[in-house]
Amino acid sequence: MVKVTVCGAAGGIGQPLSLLLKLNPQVSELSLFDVVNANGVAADLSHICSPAKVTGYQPSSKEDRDTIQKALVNSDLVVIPAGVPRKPGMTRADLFNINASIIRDIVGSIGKACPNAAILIISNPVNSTVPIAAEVLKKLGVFNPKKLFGVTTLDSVRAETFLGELIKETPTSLKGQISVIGGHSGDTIVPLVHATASVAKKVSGLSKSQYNEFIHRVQFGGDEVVKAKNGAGSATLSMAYAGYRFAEKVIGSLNGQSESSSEIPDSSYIYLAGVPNGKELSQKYLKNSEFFSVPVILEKGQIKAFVNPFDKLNVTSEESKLVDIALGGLQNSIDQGTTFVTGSKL
Ligand SMILES: NC(=O)C1=CN([C@@H]2O[C@H](COP(=O)(O)OP(=O)(O)OC[C@H]3O[C@@H](n4cnc5c(N)ncnc54)[C@H](O)[C@@H]3O)[C@@H](O)[C@H]2O)C=CC1
Ligand SMILES: O=C([O-])CC(=O)C(=O)O
Repeated sequence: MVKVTVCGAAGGIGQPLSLLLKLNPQVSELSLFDVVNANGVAADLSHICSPAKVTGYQPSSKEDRDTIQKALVNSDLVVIPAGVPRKPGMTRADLFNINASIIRDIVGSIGKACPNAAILIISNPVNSTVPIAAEVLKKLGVFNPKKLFGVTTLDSVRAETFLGELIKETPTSLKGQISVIGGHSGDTIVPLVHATASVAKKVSGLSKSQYNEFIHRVQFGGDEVVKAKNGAGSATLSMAYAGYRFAEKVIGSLNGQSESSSEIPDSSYIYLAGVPNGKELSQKYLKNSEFFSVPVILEKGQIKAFVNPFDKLNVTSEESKLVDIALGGLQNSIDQGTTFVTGSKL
């Protein structure tokens, strides 16, 4: 049985994500932390007739650092959708000023209260918040790169949906057949759709402009939602689904389940340099980038291996060019995250 803590549980993503976690019979304890309304959300979810025991944790003041420790202790998995979302006209990078310190402080508490937990970071800009988390954990001497995950699943979910519409396939049939790698922002997002012969054949039937529009729509899908919500935030429900899809995989692996080996597993933005064969991948194909999203194979709540896209997913020359563009954009975001922690007191 698994204890899961959600930090930012009362937010637009946090509430539906917590609902989905509450419905998972493998979750025995669901701990909901937020600076507002955590107790209300916990009371509400606690009436659902599933096994997870739900508890809310809300700090009494800005100085209260004990409540989060109580929420986190003994967690096997911590999911973090805390922080501010975009408004129209903003990029994800514009969220850095507020969200960087929120992630630094939450991950600092994780490093002290439950250093062995798997950590899933949803808060944007993911390209920087994951490097922040890595640096905080390194400073505390408890960094396990196999257990730190930037959640990029929404990019895969979008790719499956949008490609399904174009090639007239049900999107569910594309899960595990296509992949998205890179980062989680604009042109750092790289969809790969030639991994299987059957999907590649259908993609080859698309016109050049249809293919380009598909790539653009996956890369900038977040903007569509921000625009439609018109100031009321960004993707929350699709993100809760995507975040749960990845969390469910971690929970399953904690309980000894393994995924189907015939499917490409979902990707996650990870510290490549710290996982088996990651350095080699980075040196050979990724200009030494330390962080990158790749399909990850899990075991016992941590990364056992990744699927090397360049060996296994039939990356085309066009897709390779997208990877180069992505690497250009990623490095600054990684450096920004790392430098932020170097200058911070934990
Ligand atoms: N990785 C991804 O694919 C996606 C990431 N996001 C990001 O997720 C984040 C959350 O988005 P929403 O849920 O829409 O925002 P929201 O504003 O609805 O909810 C955020 C929650 O975080 C809480 N919070 C703020 N500071 C906190 C702290 N120090 N400790 C604990 N909780 C704290 C707030 O009280 C609020 O309940 C944003 O940064 C957004 O950009 C959004 C969609 C997709
Ligand atoms: O676009 C945003 O700001 C939220 C997000 O990350 C997404 O929807 O992919």
